[in-house]
Amino acid sequence: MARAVREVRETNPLAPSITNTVTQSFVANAQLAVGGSAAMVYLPDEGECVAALGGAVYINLGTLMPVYEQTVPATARACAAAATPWVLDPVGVGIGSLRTRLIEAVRENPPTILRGNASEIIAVADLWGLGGNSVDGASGDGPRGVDSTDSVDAAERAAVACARFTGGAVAVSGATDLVTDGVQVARLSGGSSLMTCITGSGCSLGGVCAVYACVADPFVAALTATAAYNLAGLRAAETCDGPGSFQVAFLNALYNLTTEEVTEAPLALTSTSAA
Ligand SMILES: Nc1ncnc2c1ncn2[C@@H]1O[C@H](COP(=O)(O)OP(=O)(O)OP(=O)(O)O)[C@@H](O)[C@H]1O
Ligand SMILES: Cc1ncsc1CCO
Ligand SMILES: [Mg+2]
Repeated sequence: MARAVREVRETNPLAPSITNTVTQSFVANAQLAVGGSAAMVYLPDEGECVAALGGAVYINLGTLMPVYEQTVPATARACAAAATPWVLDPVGVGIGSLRTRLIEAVRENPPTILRGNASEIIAVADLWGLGGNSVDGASGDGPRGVDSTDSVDAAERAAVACARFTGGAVAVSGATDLVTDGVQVARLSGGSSLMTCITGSGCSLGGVCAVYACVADPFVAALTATAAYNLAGLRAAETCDGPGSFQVAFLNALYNLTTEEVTEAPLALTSTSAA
């Protein structure tokens, strides 16, 4: 994790995004704050082009347009062909049929990191037929719009099943985050409830996962991004008086984190035996 933080700051890697129109600038600013570089694209040939550049690509399904029916599968295919890592945030899975079709379509070229809130990860495991959704305590309601109706613990089996299927990492966000590579499960605490009062803390976390995936393996990249977010959230909450100033303080905190702070972030590791 220390190496990932340092290498991103030293090399300014480009992690291009196909991402929603609500939080695009927050995603780009967070990527820049940790030392990465951002570029947002929409069209199929743009997705294929950025996949071939190397680095890592971020795909977020938050606000779909018809062209994404081509862009998303073409980019996933191009990432697989170029061995470029990519991060999927399945925002709002369950709203309309295109999101469902896209998640089903990328099953054949799956993401290196799957990142979402608990209900989204449970829904993806279900759509991929991984049987990880029948978990203790899962609401069975699916996401409420873009927000979770499930606890992070309820998504553990779904997350492990998805990670085993993709061979990469899965990051589930919430009050305590869970990151798994299908073998180990890490729980990371910190952050702030104010992160749920601004839009895009999850989206930008996905973009930052992609930045770290430019220089580190998927599990380390997801852990590093998650640890950085928890610390920056904690710190920002100390210095603000509401969501508006929190967003500004959060970007500043992300920018000012030291390597040591990220690597000393509270992280509890266990091995999976179930699933
Ligand atoms: N109650 C909480 N306390 C502390 N941190 C939280 C809490 N809820 C979420 N977070 C943090 O907020 C960030 C985003 O997580 P969240 O689950 O809200 O994502 P999301 O639902 O995908 O967000 P969005 O779609 O609005 O971008 C993560 O870094 C997570 O650790
Ligand atoms: C609010 C919202 N709607 C579609 S994408 C998005 C950003 C948070 O996921
Ligand atoms: Mg989200």
